[in-house]
Parts: sequence; structure tokens; C-alpha cells
Amino acid sequence: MPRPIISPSVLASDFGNLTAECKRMMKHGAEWLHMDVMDGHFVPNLTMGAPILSCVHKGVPGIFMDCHMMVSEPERWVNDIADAGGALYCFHLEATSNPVSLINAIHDRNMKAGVAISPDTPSSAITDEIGAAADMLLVMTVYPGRGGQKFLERCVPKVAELRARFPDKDIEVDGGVGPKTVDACAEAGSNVIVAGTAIFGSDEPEKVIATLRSAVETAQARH
Ligand SMILES: O=C(CO)[C@@H](O)[C@H](O)COP(=O)(O)O
Repeated sequence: MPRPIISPSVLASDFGNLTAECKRMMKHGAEWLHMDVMDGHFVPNLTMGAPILSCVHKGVPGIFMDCHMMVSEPERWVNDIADAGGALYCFHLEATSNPVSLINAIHDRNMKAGVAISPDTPSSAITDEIGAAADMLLVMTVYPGRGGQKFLERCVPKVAELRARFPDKDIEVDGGVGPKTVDACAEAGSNVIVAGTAIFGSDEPEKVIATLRSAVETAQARH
């Protein structure tokens, strides 16, 4: 079973102090930082791109940037994100017609490749070929585009379907995940937990990170 990983979503952080916020989360035990790249086209919001990621990468030694590309034409940004220090490039399946060649292009730039599905996309859209080529599968538990939304419980069965088909892959959940909703995700087989509001909105983020990790450990010990 792949190891538990907590990836705080920086969308909920103090953007004016992004570098310091990332360092703070790593000090509190976060393995990855979830960098929400939005282009104002695939989703209505605009956030950040390669220049900001590059600054963060230079300012935070050892950071693993889990780049969630909520963008149209994800093929366009592979080189820029790789040059900026991205460690994982996760694109939306809905945004491309050639996912396997995109995964190959990501691997050619020495990044891990993730494939995300939005709430209305079934797990079957991730074919055996796509799933085998990818390093990580992301099941969105809110509609992509903004933080602080309500967790969509109806997305959880997709995690279990994907875990049954891909026992060795990282499976990430993102959107409305926190101490109250993580158990369902972990029980279904998710090992990579993204949380924004639940972590950055807490006075004790280190405790929230520990709780999220312990939920995954407990579920993995049961299976
Ligand atoms: O990418 C997204 C939303 O598009 C997520 O990463 C959210 O930003 C997670 O935030 P919370 O729902 O945990 O507040």
C-alpha cells in the first residue's frame, strides 16, 4: 500500500507569505505542498503559474511541489512547470484528448504524472492504460476552482473503484477534506490527502496534519 502523504493546499494559505507558509507546513510534517494552478479558463479563478512556483521552489529547500494544473491545454505548461521545480504535474483528464502522451511528456521532464477527475467524470474514464502510465490519480471531492467548498460524499466510491484497480498507485483526494471527512476517503483507499481550509484555518495545523495522517494509517492497518 502506498505511504500516507499530507499535501496542504496553498490556496487557503496567506498568499502574501507563500514561501513562509510552505516552510511552516513542512515543519509541521507535511510531505508535499499542493500548488493550485488555475488559468481563468478551465476554471473561473486565476491563481499562479510557473514564475511564482519558481520563487517558492528557490525559497523553500526540499519542497515537493504537487502541482494541480486546473488549466486548459495542460500540454502547454509541462516545460515551464518542470523548469520552475515542479515535482508532480497533475492535469485534468477533462482537459486533454491525449493523456498517455502527456504523461510521457511529463516523465520526460523527470516529474511524476498525476491524472485528476472532476466530480462528474466517472472512474472508468481512467482506462487501464492511463492508470498504468500515471503515478497518481486525483479524485476531486469538490468542483475544481476554489477552496472552502463542501465535501461531495458521492465522489468517494470512485476512490474505492480506483484503489481496487490500481493497488500500488498514489490516490489523492482534494476538496472539503478535513478531520470530519478524511475517514471516508482513507477507508476507500486514498493515501494522499489534500486539505486547505482544514489545515490553514486551524490554530493548530500540526495537529490537523497528524490527524489526517493517522486516519490513513488506521485505514491501511485495517485492510
Ligand atoms: O483545488 C482545489 C479546489 O479547486 C483544492 O485544492 C481546494 O483549494 C482545497 O481547499 P479546501 O476545500 O480543503 O478548503
